[in-house]
Amino acid sequence: MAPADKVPVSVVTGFLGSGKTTLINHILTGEHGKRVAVIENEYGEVGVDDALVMDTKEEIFEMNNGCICCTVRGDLIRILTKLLKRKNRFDHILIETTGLADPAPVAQTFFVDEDLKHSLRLDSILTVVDAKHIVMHLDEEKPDGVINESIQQVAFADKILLNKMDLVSEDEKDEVISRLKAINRTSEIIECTHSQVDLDRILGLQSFDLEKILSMDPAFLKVEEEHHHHHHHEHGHDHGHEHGHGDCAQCAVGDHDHEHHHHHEHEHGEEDCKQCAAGDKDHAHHGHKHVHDSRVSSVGIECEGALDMQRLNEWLSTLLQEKGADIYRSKGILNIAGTDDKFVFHGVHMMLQFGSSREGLGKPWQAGEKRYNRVVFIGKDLNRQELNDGFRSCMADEAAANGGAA
Ligand SMILES: Nc1nc2c(ncn2[C@@H]2O[C@H](COP(=O)(O)OP(=O)(O)OP(=O)(O)O)[C@@H](O)[C@H]2O)c(=O)[nH]1
Repeated sequence: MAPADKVPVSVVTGFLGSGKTTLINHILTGEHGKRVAVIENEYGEVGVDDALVMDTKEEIFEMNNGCICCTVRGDLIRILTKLLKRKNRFDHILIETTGLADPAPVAQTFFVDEDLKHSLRLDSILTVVDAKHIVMHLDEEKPDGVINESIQQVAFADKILLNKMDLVSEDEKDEVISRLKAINRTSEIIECTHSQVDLDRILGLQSFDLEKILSMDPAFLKVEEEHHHHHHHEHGHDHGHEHGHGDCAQCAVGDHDHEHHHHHEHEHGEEDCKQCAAGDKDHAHHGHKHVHDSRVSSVGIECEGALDMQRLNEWLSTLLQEKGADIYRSKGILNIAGTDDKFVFHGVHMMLQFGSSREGLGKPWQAGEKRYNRVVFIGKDLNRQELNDGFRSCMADEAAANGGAA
């Protein structure tokens, strides 16, 4: 197929909380005339991103069964192949990797898979960088042989979106830029806030540079034997249909009553790819070992019951003040007592932000809809018990739940 006829794919990467979903939303709502299909991969025991991505008519595929860089040969290829069968329905594919993904094996897919390489072309790897927190992650000391995902993401970027410019001074910005350039001399750096970039600068560029990648990673095109995911047996159900609250556990709790086609690709293996979510992250991918930091994991909490906003705010603020260096990312969907508004929160290290359906984030709880809380903490050496106990201590008592004073 001629290069111009191939469907362009942009890989959106960047560390946890850098602004990838914000960028996807910006692209989905932008005036570019392109029909975009999105493949999202989220890290964490419970997924919340589907509720945070805007309601548009675009097609969104979720991969909640593990880390995209580790399951790349299986799930990603399967979703892409399925997408290609309906190729006349979109002009561009966006892949949002998890914040802990190594973009190399994702990019590699478009060069080593025989079927895909004829129909798709990697347009560019877009790396979103959190200007405030990146240096801390670049400097993070990793045990021997363990990858620093942040460095990989910057190194493999064709374009770097230097985001959160509102949070840094000129001096801090200069330092970040010199650090980024030391890792990746050639990539253009686009400064932005809330991932607001001119879409002409990031889509349809053909900026992916194989030569550059091969100079960094000579083994890039070398295909390894299938990596060590044999535990991941498939008895998957994927539903390529529009659905409301279906019988699948993940859909039953989520807000999937969207106009668009929201597809799930989640297989429930014995361990749901716990290799990536927890311990054994030792997979060989593309000619060299790819080992994630086993100290980094996620704790997900799902429960019903209404929360006391004030208590929650105090608990979360204190928690992130005290442990925000290690809790890289926290986020969730919240059922707050005394209101029909659906709340969300985002934490990136010590920074905490609440939002609600009143501000246009998703829909309020609907009559008859089962209300739930679904939150996830991602970080180093997390204390599961403490997070669980702390969260549950924020439940409103009966009086507050009924709107009275607590
Ligand atoms: N102050 C500030 N906050 C931002 C900016 N861009 C994004 N944020 C906030 O940062 C938080 C994380 O943004 P997301 O877009 O969800 O980040 P992400 O990279 O998708 O996060 P993960 O999927 O968890 O890796 C949210 O609270 C955003 O509102 C920015 O330019 N400035």
